[in-house]
Amino acid sequence: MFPIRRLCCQSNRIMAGVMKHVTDYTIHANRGSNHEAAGHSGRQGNHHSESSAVLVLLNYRLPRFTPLLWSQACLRVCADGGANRLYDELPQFFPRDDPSVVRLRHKPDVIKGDLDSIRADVRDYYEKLGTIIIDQSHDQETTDLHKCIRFIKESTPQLDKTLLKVLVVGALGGRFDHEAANINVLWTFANSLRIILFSEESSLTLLPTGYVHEIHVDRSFEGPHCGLVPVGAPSLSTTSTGLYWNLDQTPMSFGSLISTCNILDSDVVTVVSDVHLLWTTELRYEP
Ligand SMILES: Nc1ncnc2c1ncn2[C@@H]1O[C@H](COP(=O)(O)OP(=O)(O)OP(=O)(O)O)[C@@H](O)[C@H]1O
Ligand SMILES: Cc1ncc(C[n+]2csc(CCO)c2C)c(N)n1
Repeated sequence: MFPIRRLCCQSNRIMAGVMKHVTDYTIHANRGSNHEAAGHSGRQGNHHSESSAVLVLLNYRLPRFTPLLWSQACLRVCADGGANRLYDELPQFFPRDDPSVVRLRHKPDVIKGDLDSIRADVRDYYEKLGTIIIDQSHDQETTDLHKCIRFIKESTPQLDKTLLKVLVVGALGGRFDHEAANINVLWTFANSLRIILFSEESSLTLLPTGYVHEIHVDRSFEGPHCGLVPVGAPSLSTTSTGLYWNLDQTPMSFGSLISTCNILDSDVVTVVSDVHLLWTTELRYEP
């Protein structure tokens, strides 16, 4: 029998105000101010029993809950042009504050990539603040997200990777080739890291085969729509509970059935499959 793999990537509570979307991801790893944050070496203090969040910002529209994830992350990494998004868009989430003050409060620990998209003024700004900038322009085979995830994996050896969650914002809804590459990163690191891709509208993560996935959803802001998609290979048998349209040793593949436009029917969804599946939920906000 497969071991149980508990996933609370969407456990949270709703807050009033602009930032209605609070996501704690079972993470209690806010390590205080940014200046006390983990840094590039990933120093984390003693929280081996806690789960930790690393935030990666990509070069596409940042979701409104980015400041919240920022505040909960112990390490913040920008993938190349993701630094432009941080510089340009973060202040917009704090309309009452002076943009320059907001920027000072949000210094990334690391900017990494081939650095062909980060603007010179943005690079200068964060370099002067002390952000570590890693130029990997020699590598034109892997994407900036891939480079960042590899960095996270290699620079946090002391963290229990089963507890570490890598939250990636700006990952969905933009250019399709980038989206496909972002999803490919889920496969590349399937057996080593829990990675969750976000846009404003959706969360997306990989359910590796070999486990009974117990997914704890928060229906106060997740759903009702959700999906289970066999992107990498056809499934001969997938079984689920907690969905309106459950699967019962059901085959799925592109060209026949894939489970999209499904509906959450419980706070706990379980999934067992013979292949890696994508799990996606819709994200909702108060009007
Ligand atoms: N439109 C988009 N949609 C989704 N993800 C994106 C998009 N643009 C960039 N990204 C993500 O952000 C990362 C950094 O983006 P950046 O624009 O710096 O990459 P790039 O390699 O310079 O892209 P390009 O192919 O445009 O040269 C990418 O690796 C990708 O993961
Ligand atoms: C078969 C193949 N297709 C596309 C690329 C291009 N490419 C893939 S990742 C990357 C870096 C983007 O920052 C670039 C340029 C390649 N190398 N090999």
